Amino acid sequence: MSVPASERERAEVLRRSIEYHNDRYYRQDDPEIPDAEYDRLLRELQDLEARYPELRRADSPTQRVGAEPVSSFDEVEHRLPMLSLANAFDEQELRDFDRRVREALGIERVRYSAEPKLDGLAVSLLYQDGILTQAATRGDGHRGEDVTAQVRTIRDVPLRLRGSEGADGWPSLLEVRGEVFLTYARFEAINEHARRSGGKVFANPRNAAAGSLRQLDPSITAARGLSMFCYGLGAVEGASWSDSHSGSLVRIAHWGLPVSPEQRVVEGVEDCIGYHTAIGARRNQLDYAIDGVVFKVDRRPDQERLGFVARAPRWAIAYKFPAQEELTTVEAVEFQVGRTGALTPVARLAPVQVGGVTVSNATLHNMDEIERKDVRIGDTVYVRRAGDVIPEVIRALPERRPFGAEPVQLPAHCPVCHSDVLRAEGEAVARCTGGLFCPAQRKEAIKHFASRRAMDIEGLGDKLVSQLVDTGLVEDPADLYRLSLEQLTQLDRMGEKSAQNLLAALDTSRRTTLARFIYALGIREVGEATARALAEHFGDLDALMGAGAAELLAPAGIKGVGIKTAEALVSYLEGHPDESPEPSPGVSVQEALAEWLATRPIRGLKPDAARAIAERFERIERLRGISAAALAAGQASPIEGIGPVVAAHIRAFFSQPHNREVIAKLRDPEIGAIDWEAPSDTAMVEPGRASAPLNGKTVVITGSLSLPRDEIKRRLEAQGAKVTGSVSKNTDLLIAGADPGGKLSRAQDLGIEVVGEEALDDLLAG
Ligand SMILES: NC(=O)c1ccc[n+]([C@@H]2O[C@H](COP(=O)([O-])OP(=O)(O)OC[C@H]3O[C@@H](n4cnc5c(N)ncnc54)[C@H](O)[C@@H]3O)[C@@H](O)[C@H]2O)c1
Repeated sequence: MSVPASERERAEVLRRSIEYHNDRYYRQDDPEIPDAEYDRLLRELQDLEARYPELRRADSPTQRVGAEPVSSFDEVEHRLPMLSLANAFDEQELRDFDRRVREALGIERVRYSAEPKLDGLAVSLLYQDGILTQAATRGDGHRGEDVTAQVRTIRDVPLRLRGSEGADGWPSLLEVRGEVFLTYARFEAINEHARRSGGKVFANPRNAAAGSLRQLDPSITAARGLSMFCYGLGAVEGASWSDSHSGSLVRIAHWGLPVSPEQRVVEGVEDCIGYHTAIGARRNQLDYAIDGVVFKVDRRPDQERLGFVARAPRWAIAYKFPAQEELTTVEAVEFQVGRTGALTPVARLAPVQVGGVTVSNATLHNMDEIERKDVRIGDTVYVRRAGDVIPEVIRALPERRPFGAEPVQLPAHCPVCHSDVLRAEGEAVARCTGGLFCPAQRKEAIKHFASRRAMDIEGLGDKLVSQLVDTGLVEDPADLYRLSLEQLTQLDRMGEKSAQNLLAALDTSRRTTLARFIYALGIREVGEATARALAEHFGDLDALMGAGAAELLAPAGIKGVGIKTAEALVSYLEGHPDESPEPSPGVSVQEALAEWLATRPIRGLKPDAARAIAERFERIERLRGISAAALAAGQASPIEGIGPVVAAHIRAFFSQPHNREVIAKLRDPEIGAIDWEAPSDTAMVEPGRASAPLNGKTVVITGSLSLPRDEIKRRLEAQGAKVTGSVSKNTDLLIAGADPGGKLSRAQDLGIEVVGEEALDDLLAG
């Protein structure tokens, strides 16, 4: 039958393409396409060659294994060829294989050795007189690369076999074949390191394993932490050998060679399918990658009868799992807003089958990831779906990028509530800043607002919050204070008594402190301590709400101006109150100041630093009267715990009209929601604190008491006490419960007042 020109051409295209991908995969350890895509190309070529035998050539990739060794390594000739495996991609193909085997052997049921198909690279180990003398990669099946020095660094591989030579011991020459691989943990660690140091990031554990083994410097291989499982034999000389494959594995394991603990012997094709299903279900729990199961006819005489085809034995088959990686295209990128306001970019994909299901969305994690992977709209991308994990875009293929593919833009506004989106400096995740209002964050915001350390609304648990939000009764924290008994009792499982209790709790919560209120707002990065520092610093909410970056952050220190230079400058200015830079045409005030400063006899002040001071202060008036410490101030904010990122979150939060509306609602005198002490107070204070007996006292708690430590601490602090963790001479009072331990004796040594459980009620009641 003559071959149509189009088919001939297609075969040629396929051959070239497969050669190219073989090179990327086997020699460069850097595949361009997923395995499933490669397998389809190979299958297509195999089918063409089967249909038109004259297309089949001895040098076709369908007839060969792997790729030639790279020249940087010495070459090793294998005593027996290292072959590939035939594949089955579905159950029918496995049944066909089993039928062929049964027919060829003329038996009813076949015994198979069933083994996980490890996703690494094949290596042959040569032991002579029990000593590891050579290790080689598979290469093209006949000649591989000499990786003896590299394999010696693999901990699983014995340099010397256990036991002895002879009848029950090892043969004088033994070739063992196995797979070198990386655990997921090692793979992640290697890629993490590569990312940080700008090295090569590997597409998957197989490529990372191959890339780690094929290192000219064995110390690099050693550092990668490779593993190995052995699954077969090559040449054996000088001893009789087991007549089953599984028997051989038992023997080599006996000599200290690593064999997969998952290996079993099964009978008949049904058991093969059972084994495949069982391992498949556990696939994602193993700590290394497997891409299928290998079934091998177990009896060696049967193997010999079956023999080989060009590139694989007839007595074995790899039954693959559905591919977990595929190629598809990005049609759009949308942003989803999570419960805590994080914006997650989601790629809308041209639907594709991955791991047995259709995937049309995949996460891109965050903007950092998108930038790192340089994924653009229109790109062809790798998607991976492993087990129940959300499908993710692994990387883009820039070589297939269409003209006009668009970079992904972070939206300026939240797609749910239209508040500003903030991606603070150095943060990978962008966030919606409308936390008090955004429907996507509603439940979390209200839960946090009501929580014990925030507004402490007793009885308002997570379930009830969900119910209130789901029924539409509450949209933001202020709505809580508008709830009526009637509304509450209509809720599922809410009796009148509980409703009344909740209303009472809401009422009680109104009397709070500014610090707690600030904390309750749920501003990103503003925890309790920061909230307290803000309350103390600003004294009232309006001041905080209006604070700009300058008030939240002290100017960063000025380069080249240490405290000594600052002191010299301040003393010069004090000594020369009437001197100032001369204005001159065409020179800005700032430049004039820089020039003037640089030419004063101020010790240690270099021209660059003079310029920096002039840039920061602009005119001389602003420099006069400043303290040396302020001038030399470092990065620290005047407020404890506030850095540029926290400041950015605070400012973004208060500049959202939506958030401000909710705050205004909370302060609306009509609902009287919030009622904290006068602004001039330090505002951490519960009403009446100033006169409390514990005000300003340092208290330590030890031993077990009838109330939780946290609660005691909170109530003591509410009375103005400072609660610390260890007893010192500054301690005023030790509250000691049962089994007090070392703090009690220390307090007694220092003559500090000690009270017990019996005094607790009085203390807490003030
Ligand atoms: N993405 C690409 O560009 C690209 C290119 C070339 C090859 N590939 C992939 O490589 C594979 C084909 O290559 P192949 O011929 O090297 O091998 P294979 O993976 O199909 O099967 C043979 C190999 O399986 C391994 N193996 C693991 N566990 C085993 C066990 N228990 N017993 C025996 N062998 C076991 C051995 O290394 C053996 O050499 C395919 O999955 C293909 O998709 C991908």
